[in-house]
Amino acid sequence: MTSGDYIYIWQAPEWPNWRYDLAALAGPLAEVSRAQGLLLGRLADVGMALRDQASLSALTEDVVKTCEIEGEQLNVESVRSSIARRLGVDIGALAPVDRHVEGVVEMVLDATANCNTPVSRERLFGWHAALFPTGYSGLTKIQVGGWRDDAAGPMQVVSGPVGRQRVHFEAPPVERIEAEMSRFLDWLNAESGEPPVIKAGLAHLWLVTLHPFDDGNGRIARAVGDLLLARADGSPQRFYSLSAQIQRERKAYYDILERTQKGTLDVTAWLAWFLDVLHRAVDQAQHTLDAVLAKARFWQRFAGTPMNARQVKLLNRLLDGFEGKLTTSKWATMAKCSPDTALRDISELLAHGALRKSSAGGRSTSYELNEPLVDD
Ligand SMILES: Nc1ncnc2c1ncn2[C@@H]1O[C@H](COP(=O)(O)OP(=O)(O)OP(=O)(O)O)[C@@H](O)[C@H]1O
Repeated sequence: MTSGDYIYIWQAPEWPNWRYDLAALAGPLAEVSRAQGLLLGRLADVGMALRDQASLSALTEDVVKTCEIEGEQLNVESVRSSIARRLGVDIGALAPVDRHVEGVVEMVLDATANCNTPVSRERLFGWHAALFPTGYSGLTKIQVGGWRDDAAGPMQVVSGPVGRQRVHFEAPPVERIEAEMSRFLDWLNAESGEPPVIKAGLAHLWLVTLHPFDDGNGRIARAVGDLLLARADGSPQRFYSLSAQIQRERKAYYDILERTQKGTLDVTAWLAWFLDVLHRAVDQAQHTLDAVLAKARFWQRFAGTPMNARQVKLLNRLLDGFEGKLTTSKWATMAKCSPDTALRDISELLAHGALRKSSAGGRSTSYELNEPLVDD
């Protein structure tokens, strides 16, 4: 125990008077804003249609990855379609959406598109209800659209098999939640004086520490983080995904969170980690933008080549980063056609130079995009 007379940070007498060493964070803060500047500068040059596509990619990643942290696999096409429909971005054919996907998309888009609208408890309850449209989390009925009630005992974050569980964190008792959340929301909505990205880091930590809901606390805290980052950028349009980066670095995230929640009110180390992960999220967005530009260039190259709907669809899947080997039989499954038709589709694309045989070995022939080797 680093903190003396208490175990968890919310038990500290000075809670929630956060402290941090701004001088120590000045370097990372400057680096994040430099990376953001580079990204936005590049985006300024690409035109509105590609900017919309880049934002669609970032938001799709955000929604898919924030749910992966929870261990849920959302259908990427369904998420992309749901977001495209709401943003009015043209992506050709729209995939059917499922109710669950719609809920998460609704929350993330509300958080970012309406980033300047104050966050009230009712708004958070709306997000929570959107995340749990059936009122159940798995097989357990939960309090939806309201704070947790601790009916089954104190709210704990645990891991490990039943009987040998390890408690990582225990949240404040339910009696404190209403007052604690009021104080948190007052701070969130006020001009509180911190640099905006520091505020995003504090808000995330503060909310997951209060853990006010039965479930969905991580996803809602990440959405509040997205909202503050959108405010910080002065733009509701998102081009990078902090949630996706946190998912990539999940182990480190849990570690630093646990240490911080058992530490003192000096949260400089947490904020330094948060700024670093944000920096890496912005860097990652450069790759997303590369992919969007590569896709645009690809279609420019083949603008005059006749293709059927299956070919366009499957090429787009490849351009969006299809993982795995594309064989004739996989093509047939994905395009819902016969193997003969798949082979004919593929042969045509080989002849046009849009596809090439994959050089990676394997028992059956697979195909990949025939992209130019040199990237300008
Ligand atoms: N070892 C840990 N120590 C401290 N906090 C943790 C730890 N593991 C998880 N947490 C926090 O608890 C959150 C999970 O809470 P909850 O299950 O209510 O949210 P969720 O949105 O359903 O889940 P997830 O964040 O996994 O998607 C995590 O996002 C993290 O913020």
